[in-house]
Amino acid sequence: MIIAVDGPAASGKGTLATGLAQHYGLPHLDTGLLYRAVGRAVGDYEDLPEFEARAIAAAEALDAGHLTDIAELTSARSGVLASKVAVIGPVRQALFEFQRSFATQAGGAVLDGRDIGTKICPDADVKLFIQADSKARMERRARQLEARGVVVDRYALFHQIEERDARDMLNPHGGFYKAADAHLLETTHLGIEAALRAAIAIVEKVMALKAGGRTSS
Ligand SMILES: Nc1ncnc2c1ncn2[C@@H]1O[C@H](COP(=O)(O)OP(=O)(O)OP(=O)(O)O)[C@@H](O)[C@H]1O
Ligand SMILES: Nc1ccn([C@@H]2O[C@H](COP(=O)(O)O)[C@@H](O)[C@H]2O)c(=O)n1
Repeated sequence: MIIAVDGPAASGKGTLATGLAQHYGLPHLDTGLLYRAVGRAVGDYEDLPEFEARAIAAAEALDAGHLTDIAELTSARSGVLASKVAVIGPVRQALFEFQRSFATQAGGAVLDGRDIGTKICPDADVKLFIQADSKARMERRARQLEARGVVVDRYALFHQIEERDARDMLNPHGGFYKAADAHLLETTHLGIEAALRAAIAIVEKVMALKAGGRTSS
């Protein structure tokens, strides 16, 4: 079974994807980490002409060994750099191969990101699109960073999240929208446990309908 989990920044898709992977005993890939690793590799070249060429080379050379140091990869700066390399077509193409080979391994997988249901796994068995309003997402991210000892400017964080969402949605090479057959899960007023229960309920319903030869969205 392949489960695709998409949604905007700090919507909780990684948390839900991790919970679904544990529940169903499937491997999980947080695809945002791939873009973050590429962004981190070229951060020093951000304002230089060779930024794009270096980002493409970093994406083509990426392997699982680059996905370490999660604290740095999940920093706000890595998120911004990730969304800058994510608009480069050949970077997306290089990362496509990495994601496809993860998704198509025997037994299935859970992948979370922006374009899993639309571009990486349009054939996924179950597609979830996670939503939460911008203020709730900012607050979740702020608490996550504060738990690591980071001092957070909530006003700046809110604008950074909105800016990143806008760049992602306008990305000409992206696919950041709810797939027609994805199930919307609105979590603004749901805690982590309740959101996971709701996600599992959707997966169960979709799989039961599929087993009965019907489809639902
Ligand atoms: N439903 C929820 N209610 C409250 N907090 C949540 C909820 N879901 C996730 N969180 C918390 O919000 C923070 C961000 O969650 P998570 O990393 O899963 O988001 P994400 O969408 O994967 O983020 P990003 O796309 O930026 O990597 C985490 O600290 C997580 O514990
Ligand atoms: N499938 C994906 C995943 C991520 N991106 C880009 O990476 C940025 C960071 O992603 P997070 O999930 O860790 O927040 C994100 O803002 C996107 O620009 C992507 O394009 N496609």
